[in-house]
This record gives sequence, C-alpha cells and structure tokens, in this order.
Amino acid sequence: MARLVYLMGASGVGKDTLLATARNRYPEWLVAHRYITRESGASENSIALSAEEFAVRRRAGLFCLSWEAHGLSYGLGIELEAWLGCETMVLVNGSRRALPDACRRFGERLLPILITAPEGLLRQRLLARGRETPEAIEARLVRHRQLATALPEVPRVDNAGTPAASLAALARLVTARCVP
Ligand SMILES: Nc1ncnc2c1ncn2[C@@H]1O[C@H](COP(=O)(O)OP(=O)(O)O)[C@@H](O)[C@H]1O
Ligand SMILES: O=P(O)(O)OC[C@H]1O[C@H](OP(=O)(O)OP(=O)(O)O)[C@H](O)[C@@H]1O
Repeated sequence: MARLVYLMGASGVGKDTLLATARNRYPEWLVAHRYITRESGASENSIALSAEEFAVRRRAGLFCLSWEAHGLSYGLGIELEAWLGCETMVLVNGSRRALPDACRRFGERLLPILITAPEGLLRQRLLARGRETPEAIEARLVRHRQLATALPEVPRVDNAGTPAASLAALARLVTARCVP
C-alpha cells in the first residue's frame, strides 16, 4: 500500500532538512513540495503564492490539505494523491494542528511521525536559519510550547543529533511500518 509519511514538529526542528537528506539518499521516496504564502527558504523547496492565488486554488479544490500558521497559509497539492495512486511512498512537511484533517483525508495510508529537539536547540536553529525576525521566532516558540506535549501516541524521531542519524532513525521507522 502507498503511504504518506507525514512529518510534524516545531518550526526549526529540522523537518525540511531531514526531507532534503532523505530525498538525496532515497530518490524513490517522493518528497512533496508545499505551497506557502511566503518565499521559499534555503532548506526547503516550496512554491510561493500570493494570498489571492492561494485562496483561488483552495476554492478550486487544488489542495488535498491546507492550514494556517504563523500568519501564513500552507497547502499540499492534490497532485500528491496521484503520486500515492502510483503506489509510491510520499513524504511531506505537515502541521500538528492539521493532523486530524490529514487522518480524515488519507486514513490508513497516513504515517504520522513527530520530529523532536529541545526548545533551546530550536531557538538556536531558527536564529541561525535567519528566515524570521527574532520576534517571529519567539512567536513560533510560543506556538510550539502550546503543542509540546501533544500527540504522545505518535512515533518520534529525535533530531538533536546529526541529519544522518535522524535519517537512519526515520528509515527504520518507515521500514518497520510500511514494508510488508
Ligand atoms: N540535525 C541538525 N543539526 C544541525 N542543524 C540542523 C539540523 N537539522 C536542521 N538544522 C538546521 O536548523 C535550521 C532549521 O531547519 P529546517 O529544516 O528549516 O526546520 P523546519 O523545516 O522544521 O522548520 C536550518 O538552518 C537547518 O540547517
Ligand atoms: O501546527 P504546527 O505543527 O505548529 O505547524 C505549523 C506550521 O509551522 C511549520 O511551518 P514553518 O513555516 O515554520 O516552516 P517550516 O516547515 O520550515 O517549519 C510547520 O511545518 C507547519 O507548516
């Protein structure tokens, strides 16, 4: 069965970096791009849309999943469902708050995984990434604190170490849950 590996975790925890590492090591894993109402950052490969463009596409049903966070809109395109239809494994950078919608849309094909790192490291990484202002970074950490103890039942990958170590942990999880 095709699976949608749905990575979640605080902003700055390293989801996009892990996806880029995965894409490099496992070209057969399809990493889906996101549509976001901001420019793409260096550690990701997202498609920038204006708020108006995003709204038009949402109304037209072009997103299989969309959510709002940090004053921005995020969407995953319906193309992803065609990819799943080809019995491929698809990986996405998702939202914890959008997980119930993802479960409804993808059912048993969904494999949710929480990426974790201590808050001090998140702040350090967000500051080093330099995409947001210090105020916006603090707001992201506040959102994270509200969600820090959420989803105790979801399998986790600790990303306090190297991307290579996290990729190995992710691959073990995916193999255990997805390979018959
Ligand atoms: N395992 C890691 N070790 C050190 N730095 C990392 C690691 N993972 C990510 N980073 C760095 O942390 C910052 C945030 O990572 P990013 O992948 O953009 O996070 P997210 O997609 O979860 O917001 C980036 O500058 C990235 O280079
Ligand atoms: O419901 P939450 O789990 O808090 O997630 C909210 C959003 O925040 C993160 O995006 P962000 O713009 O920070 O970019 P990122 O994906 O690079 O972190 C994450 O990827 C989600 O899109």
